[in-house]
Amino acid sequence: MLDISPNPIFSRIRLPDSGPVVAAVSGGSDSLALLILLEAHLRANGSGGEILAVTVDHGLRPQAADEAAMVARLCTERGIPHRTIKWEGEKPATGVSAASREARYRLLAEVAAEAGASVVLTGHTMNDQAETIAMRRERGDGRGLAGMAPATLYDGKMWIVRPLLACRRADLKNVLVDAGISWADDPSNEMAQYERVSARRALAGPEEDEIVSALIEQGRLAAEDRVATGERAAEIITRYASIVSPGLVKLDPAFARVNDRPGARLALRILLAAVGGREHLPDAARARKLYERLDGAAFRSTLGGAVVDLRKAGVGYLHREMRAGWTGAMQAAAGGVWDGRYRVNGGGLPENAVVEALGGTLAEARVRDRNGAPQALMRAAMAAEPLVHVRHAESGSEGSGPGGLSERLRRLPAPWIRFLPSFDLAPARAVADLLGGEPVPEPPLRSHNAA
Ligand SMILES: Nc1ncnc2c1ncn2[C@@H]1O[C@H](COP(=O)(O)OP(=O)(O)OP(=O)(O)O)[C@@H](O)[C@H]1O
Repeated sequence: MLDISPNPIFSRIRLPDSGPVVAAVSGGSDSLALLILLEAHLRANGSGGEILAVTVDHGLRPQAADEAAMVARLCTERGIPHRTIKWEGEKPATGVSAASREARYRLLAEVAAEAGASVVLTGHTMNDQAETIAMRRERGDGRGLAGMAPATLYDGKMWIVRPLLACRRADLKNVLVDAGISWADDPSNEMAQYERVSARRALAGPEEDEIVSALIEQGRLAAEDRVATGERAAEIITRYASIVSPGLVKLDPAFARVNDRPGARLALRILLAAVGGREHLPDAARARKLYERLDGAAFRSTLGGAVVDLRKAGVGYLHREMRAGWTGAMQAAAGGVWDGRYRVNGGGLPENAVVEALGGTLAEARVRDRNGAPQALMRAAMAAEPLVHVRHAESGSEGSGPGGLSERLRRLPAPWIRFLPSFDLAPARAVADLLGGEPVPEPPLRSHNAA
């Protein structure tokens, strides 16, 4: 049975002393239990922190509005502020669950920011974690075996925290039964076409508790390994990688001979994704081969949107691959993410402002030979850097890019632009330092170990 208050579940989390914390409450048993446990915890602690419960109505099921109303009623009874947010707009014909998850996090982050909260709590349980680990094991996803992180930074600014990862679903239901609270059962939990539902069914049965415990233990070890390898990769990045010219990363020859191979290979995958502006690390097997080639003869190759160029003295260079004809042109006024690498602040820019790759001709004029890096590589890297400019029909364009209108552009720490699991904090910080991005905020966890 779970102890209701003050609750050790929350002891790992730094909840704000004042101001709101957002609880994402769908109306299902897990997130309702989160709400009740959090309420009891804050009350028992005499903390000045308040809860803002938020329900997202995805508008996909007719019952969703009733469920949101049920959560609203419960919150009113208990004096907890609550908001229902509707996901407006077009719903995609395929990939609805991914799109609704995407929309859910965006809406939760928006509401939290409006309310002045920097933390959103969700009701993911130990059973969800075991299902996640089982699914990822099935797919042979190495780093993913760590499961869901206790905290994930969303969009560089909002922490999503999962306090119930150590709680079993059945215990959470008992909390609600004891409190006389009923919950809604989401019918999509029973739809066998979903991978998660199949994973859940595969775990069900008389041995469920033991299987879940074994998966959780496996995940814990994988998470420890992920954090430790990430920390070593971060040190390797800091030590051997540097920016020598806009968009051009130089790898010291000693990078290819680092004793810690797993750390160095991860460092290379991270650097490739960062340079290529990708959301995922490139394939481990291909990156491993590439890493081995770094200790050999000169070559040029591409992986994950990045070019790797090894020069004679064993010095490696990485820059964004620029495919023929690609300009990346995007309207700047609306802002957004450019090429997975830069956030564009379009505020106040005219409608005809554009952000696009600098291109070869302009890059040629801007390259300065001051650092001994090969001119051709400096040009290639510079050509794929962004330029914000205003297009004038007659007089050509007026603008600037690296070194000019740069306050409009903020380098982002790909591959962790949208979701940064606390497991990967150290390498994300190393990438942000290397690329000159914004500092990564501290997670609201008490333990130093992000796992
Ligand atoms: N409609 C909703 N409104 C508010 N919060 C929600 C909603 N749906 C899910 N959540 C939050 O997300 C948690 C996980 O829900 P669920 O397992 O259904 O989502 P998932 O899509 O499988 O997970 P993830 O969001 O990590 O992909 C819930 O416990 C709750 O905190």
